[in-house]
Amino acid sequence: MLIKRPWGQRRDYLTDALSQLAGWIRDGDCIKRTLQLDDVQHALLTERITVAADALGVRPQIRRLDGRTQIKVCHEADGALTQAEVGLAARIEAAYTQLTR
Ligand SMILES: C[C@H](O)[C@H](O)[C@H]1CNC2=NC(N)=NC(=O)C2=N1
Repeated sequence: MLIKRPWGQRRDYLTDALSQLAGWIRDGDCIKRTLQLDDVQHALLTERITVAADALGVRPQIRRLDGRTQIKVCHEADGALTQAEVGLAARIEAAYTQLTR
């Protein structure tokens, strides 16, 4: 059951959640992250992200640029970030930590 939050509170929720996600930057209504990965790690991470993204119904934009992996997560419809986007970012962080520790 989705808890109906007044806008102000919801916005705070997202700000709090994002403050836990070190390295993620807000870009308008999206959040983005750049990761230092080699090609093998990039392929593994992309695979894991895809599984999580499908489960959450979120479609991240992933690209490879100058040996770095860039990820951008936006909300499909009206732009407002939801728990799904923030949840995917957290899953991406967990996968990144597993791959690089
Ligand atoms: C067209 C699309 O917005 C771009 O290719 C996306 C892909 N993922 C991205 N990820 C990050 N971190 N920064 C970007 O500017 C970015 N751009």
